[in-house]
Amino acid sequence: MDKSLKNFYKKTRSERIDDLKEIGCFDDTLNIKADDIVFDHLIENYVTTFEVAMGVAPDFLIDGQTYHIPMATEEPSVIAGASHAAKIIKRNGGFKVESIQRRNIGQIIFKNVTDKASLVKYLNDHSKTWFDLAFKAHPKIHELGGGLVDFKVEEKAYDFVCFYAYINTLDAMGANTINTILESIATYITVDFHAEVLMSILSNLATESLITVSVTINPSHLKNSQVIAKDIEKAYLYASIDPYRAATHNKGIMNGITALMLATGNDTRSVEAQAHAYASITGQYLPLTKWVEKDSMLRGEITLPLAVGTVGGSMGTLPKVRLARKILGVNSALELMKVAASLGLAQNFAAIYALTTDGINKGHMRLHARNVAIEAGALEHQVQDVVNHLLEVKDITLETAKQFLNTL
Ligand SMILES: CC(C)(COP(=O)([O-])OP(=O)([O-])OC[C@H]1O[C@@H](n2cnc3c(N)ncnc32)[C@H](O)[C@@H]1OP(=O)([O-])[O-])[C@@H](O)C(=O)NCCC(=O)NCCSC(=O)C[C@@](C)(O)CC(=O)[O-]
Ligand SMILES: NC(=O)C1=CN([C@@H]2O[C@H](COP(=O)(O)OP(=O)(O)OC[C@H]3O[C@@H](n4cnc5c(N)ncnc54)[C@H](OP(=O)(O)O)[C@@H]3O)[C@@H](O)[C@H]2O)C=CC1
Repeated sequence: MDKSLKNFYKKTRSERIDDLKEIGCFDDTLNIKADDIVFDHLIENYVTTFEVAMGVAPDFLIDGQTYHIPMATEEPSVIAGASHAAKIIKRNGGFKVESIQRRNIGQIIFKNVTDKASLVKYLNDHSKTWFDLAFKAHPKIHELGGGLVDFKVEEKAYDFVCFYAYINTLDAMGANTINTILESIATYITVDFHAEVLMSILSNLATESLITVSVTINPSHLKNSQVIAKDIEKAYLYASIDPYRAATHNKGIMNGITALMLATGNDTRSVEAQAHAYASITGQYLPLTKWVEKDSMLRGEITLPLAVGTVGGSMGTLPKVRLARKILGVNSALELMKVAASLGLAQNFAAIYALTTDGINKGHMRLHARNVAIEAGALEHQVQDVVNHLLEVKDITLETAKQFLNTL
């Protein structure tokens, strides 16, 4: 079956849902709000829910497979931008996963170490004990094929020593799994070696869960086709020399990734921390994507850590998260990494393509104008008239929207 969603954004909401149902990507039983009882047990001091909108960016062709990406966001034009880029990239052969690796890192940090060398030796000499303890602490993850796979010990500045544990958490983001294993090992060491543990916790600098995705685009069908590839390359180049620009460049990437993470019930703070920490790993804050013009083609690439999950946390309890998974149709954390990285690259392409051609306001403010119309009090049948007026007078402000509404 052709699973592409044609003219998706030109349809009404109910037509979009029908389209998703037709290709088996929608389930009415999941399109409900969770009960208060779920929320009351999800967080502390629960009083109410807080909604954002979830949309779908259709037709991402990734390694020959089509994905429709659910995105939960409050920002207009993000989903339009992703859709725009996905369409262009599909025409150019789609996204290609260049490399992918996945295991997580945990840290046991020792304090007040007076003899660093002997603690390091003790930790290195008892490797079997750490693997046995890890198994006992979390048999399930080891039975599933994951668990502790390696470790490394480092003397640190001051009187610190760090035990780095490399743990395969399979399809889970893994924080709870890692912390359980770390705390068990740390408790044993405290008793057996009388070492003082400062803390045991996973690291969000997930350098062992890196993914690289690339695209190659023929610029001949893009706006400003003579210079666009060079300009997009320059946009990357400038971001690589100026952290003030790189921060915005990367924010544009995370517009997409964070929206997907929120929709799929992943920990958005962890994924943001991973991305920005990795962007500064060389000591200079750098862009997470790279664009180069070569042989009259534009080649884009993104590399970033994505320690994400498809099980665990609140994923099993929230119906809208399960709906997002139904729409997306990924079966493993590795597959989610591929989609998220592709979305980040697409979002970056959309933003710098707009920035180096029409400017950001044309597309963004056109879509933001609908928001302004609603805020001004427009009824559904008035929204388009108010938007048209705001665009015509080139003044997308609440005041102008209110004044126009008074004349209707
Ligand atoms: C907004 C567009 C796509 C317009 O782009 P355009 O070329 O003016 O629009 P178009 O009407 O010709 O439509 C082109 C395609 O966009 C999609 N599209 C068009 N409209 C919609 C819509 N309503 N809903 C869903 N999809 C839409 C759709 O795929 C459409 O193809 P078609 O099907 O018509 O052949 C473009 O200007 C764009 O991508 N802008 C960038 C959007 C963006 O990045 N927004 C984030 C907010 S700004 C920010 O936070 C990040 C930033 C920018 O600071 C990052 C950075 O600096 O690097
Ligand atoms: N710094 C950070 O980022 C921190 C984040 N957190 C939070 O931790 C939560 C995520 O923890 P996480 O460990 O991922 O989640 P969970 O502990 O909720 O879920 C993982 C568990 O799911 C079970 N499981 C079943 N099938 C699989 C499979 N295929 N792959 C992996 N596990 C499987 C495993 O055992 P079993 O069935 O026995 O449970 C596993 O332990 C998030 O809510 C995050 O916000 C917490 C602390 C710090």
